[in-house]
Amino acid sequence: MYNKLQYISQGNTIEEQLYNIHQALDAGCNWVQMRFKDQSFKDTFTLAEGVKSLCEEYLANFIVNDDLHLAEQIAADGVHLGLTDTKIDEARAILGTTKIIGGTANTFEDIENHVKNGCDYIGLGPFRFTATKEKLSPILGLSGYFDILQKMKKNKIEIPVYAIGGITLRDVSPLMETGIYGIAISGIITESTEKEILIQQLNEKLYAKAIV
Ligand SMILES: Cc1ncc(COP(=O)(O)OP(=O)(O)O)c(N)n1
Ligand SMILES: Cc1ncsc1CCOP(=O)(O)O
Ligand SMILES: [Mg+2]
Repeated sequence: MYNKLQYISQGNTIEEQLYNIHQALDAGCNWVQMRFKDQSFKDTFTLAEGVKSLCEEYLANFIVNDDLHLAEQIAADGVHLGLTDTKIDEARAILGTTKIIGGTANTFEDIENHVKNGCDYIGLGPFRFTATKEKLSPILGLSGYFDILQKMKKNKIEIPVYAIGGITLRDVSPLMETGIYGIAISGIITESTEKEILIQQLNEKLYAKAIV
């Protein structure tokens, strides 16, 4: 099964990205989504090669944000696609069944569509405002997650749901209680000066139910 914590990378240059990803891997993250927006193909490809070899070294999953063809070319473990990116069923036709395809959702209907189209996991958000992403969809808050997860249960829709957007350590337990599977985080991991402790604390909360 997938790891419950996905790190979404940050950095304005190839070097910054590689540094941040290396630090996150060293601190115990084992799922990385490479997110490097508005860059040349050459730089994105160069970064992807570096991230792939780092993730192989740390036995971590490596998925690419947005770019299905780069994910295919570099033989990444998968891709994360937003509501305005390539359609999930098109991506599945290209990547086949062995690769991970994640899809962004903001509503129950988005989740229903993604499941029909063969998505592997959902990134549901945003939980709250975050400066990491521009043009955010409507904020869901805890009650938004609760309502959507309840609807999924009622309609017997089963797929791992990751909460995303402005999540901090103290949000994890209440979010997990809504029925989500895990979380995707960028800012607080990138900015932490105590990454190993933070990731340990996040994992304790994420896996609390499984341990009991
Ligand atoms: C796990 C996860 N969930 C949601 C997103 C957001 O994807 P998208 O809406 O395509 O926005 P960008 O990240 O491309 O700006 C994500 N990346 N990861
Ligand atoms: C990519 C993305 N999509 C919705 S919120 C977000 C950014 C999440 O990053 P952070 O954990 O820094 O808020
Ligand atoms: Mg996208």
